[in-house]
Amino acid sequence: MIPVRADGVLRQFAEAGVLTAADVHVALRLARLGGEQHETVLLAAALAVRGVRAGSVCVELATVADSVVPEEDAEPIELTWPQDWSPLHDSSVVAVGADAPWRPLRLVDGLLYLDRYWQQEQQVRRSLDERAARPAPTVNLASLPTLFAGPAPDLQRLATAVAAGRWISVITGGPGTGKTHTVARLLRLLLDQPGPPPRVALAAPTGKAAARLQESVLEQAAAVGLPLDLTAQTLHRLLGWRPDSRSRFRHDATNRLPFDIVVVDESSMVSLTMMARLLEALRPTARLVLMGDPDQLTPVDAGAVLSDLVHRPAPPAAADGVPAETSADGAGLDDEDRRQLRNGVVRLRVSQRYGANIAGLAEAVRTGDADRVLELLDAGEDLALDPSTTAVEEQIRAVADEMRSAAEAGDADRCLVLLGRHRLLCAHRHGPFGVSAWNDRIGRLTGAAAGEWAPGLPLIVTANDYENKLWNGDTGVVVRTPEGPRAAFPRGAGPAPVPLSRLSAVSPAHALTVHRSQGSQFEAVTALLPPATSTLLTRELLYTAVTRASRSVRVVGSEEAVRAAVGRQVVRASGLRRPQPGEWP
Ligand SMILES: Nc1ncnc2c1ncn2[C@@H]1O[C@H](COP(=O)(O)OP(=O)(O)OP(=O)(O)O)[C@@H](O)[C@H]1O
Repeated sequence: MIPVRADGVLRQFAEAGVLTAADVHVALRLARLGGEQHETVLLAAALAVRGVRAGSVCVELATVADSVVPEEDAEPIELTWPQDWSPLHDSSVVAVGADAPWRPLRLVDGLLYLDRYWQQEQQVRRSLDERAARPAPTVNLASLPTLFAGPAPDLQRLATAVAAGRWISVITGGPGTGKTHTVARLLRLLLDQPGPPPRVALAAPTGKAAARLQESVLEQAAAVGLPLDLTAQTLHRLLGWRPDSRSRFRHDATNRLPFDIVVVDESSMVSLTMMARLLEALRPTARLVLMGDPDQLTPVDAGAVLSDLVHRPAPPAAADGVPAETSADGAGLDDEDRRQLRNGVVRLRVSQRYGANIAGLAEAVRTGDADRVLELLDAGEDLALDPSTTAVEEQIRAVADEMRSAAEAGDADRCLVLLGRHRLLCAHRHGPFGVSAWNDRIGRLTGAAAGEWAPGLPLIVTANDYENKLWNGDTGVVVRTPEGPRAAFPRGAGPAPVPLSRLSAVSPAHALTVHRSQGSQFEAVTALLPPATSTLLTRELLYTAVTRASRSVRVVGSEEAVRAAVGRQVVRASGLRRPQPGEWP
């Protein structure tokens, strides 16, 4: 049982595993500061804290009771939900409405916020609305057909035209659907416009994603004639670290970023706080282009802004704005595509990185069609559902044997090719279905002694390492060299192995969490599902795991677990998906 210094309903919710001691503690402190005693208000405050902990920006009071799933190992306790939440309206700690003066909590339209998140959400909303209201930038699209050689109509061409003609746009799509290909051509188009050349910033939420973005843009640079000195950086670096604050930056509303175009990749990992800081630091005349896959796992911190932007209702007055030059009328746009287009969102669909089977499976997961997912996993070929781990163990052992031979022979290039062959992805970090247990188990399977960093061991970097230019999430492998064991990592200009003693934060990487695998691609992926009751088992998790593979996917788990994953979507409450009260009729 969790030690909670509270009575009544708070204690009950804590004992049921719905609230943690920290949720209760923050709620009690808020209440004490504001002189609030009412149990309903205390419970609402604790649920708002819990919401943020679980990634939501706010809590929707009318539906919160339905969305609460007690922890698996909690005692089965019947929860006493308040019959009505009206005591919040008279509370000294709750500001009611968008315009009420500051109080620690804010209730707007049935959504309860910790005020800080309300302010950040308002910042994002204001920036989006200002950008949408300003006259669109004028742009000459005449060179579109030469930038895209393929036959029209074409969604990449449409995305380029939409992003060129708006102050903010979103290019979404799964791995390999050509988001970077499109952005490279967008930059070419904008650099060709009359006037001084625009200043371009490329950024991503993590060091690893920034390094990948830079690599992919430079791969395209020669083909489209982009400047070769384009560099990508993390959003933190772009905005400028400040030693005195984790969530404030050198660039803000009073010291704007000196760029005309800002491109952000892997935007699905950008939290509300970060998006608010970025938007306030942009010049009003800077274009923002967000790239990402809103169906992947959401950021660790609160908010899922990319997904909110994709699902936001479009202002009724906005035209869908399909520019004539794109010939996109016949591109098979449905009503949903046209609604998204009115918000500047274009979804690219055809992946160059995996074949029709994985594409079909990813689409069935994305759209929540569990029957189709099971049918595809049953059809054989390069997809499989396997209740046992025997086959995956065989597969891992085969790759590990080959890897060890190459590593013993000091063949780093071969090791790096093998590193991309297969990866086991887990939902959990700990426990019998978690990465730790599986890394140990695979270590034993492949004959390695516990704790031994033998040649052939795959590694993952667990914190940014500026000295070695390695990023949290980079993977490498231990190889034998005449100078002793080294870790080889894929690098643009060929592997440059690093002595193990110079690596400060690395772990074995036979198995990875799905979270950590975001942004990586492997030929074969095994997704190890936990039991159906695990709250980590979600549609986003399965989609992210499946789309890491380029050739084959094996799902290890029960049919029930697959159905649970496909049926359970991450719900992150946020006001951004709603029109502001009174904003539109
Ligand atoms: N229209 C196209 N014509 C030719 N090649 C293309 C086209 N679109 C994409 N590609 C190629 O497909 C591959 C994947 O494209 P790209 O890297 O742009 O995808 P992405 O959506 O940015 O992927 P990720 O999300 O994994 O970064 C690249 O090699 C790219 O050159």
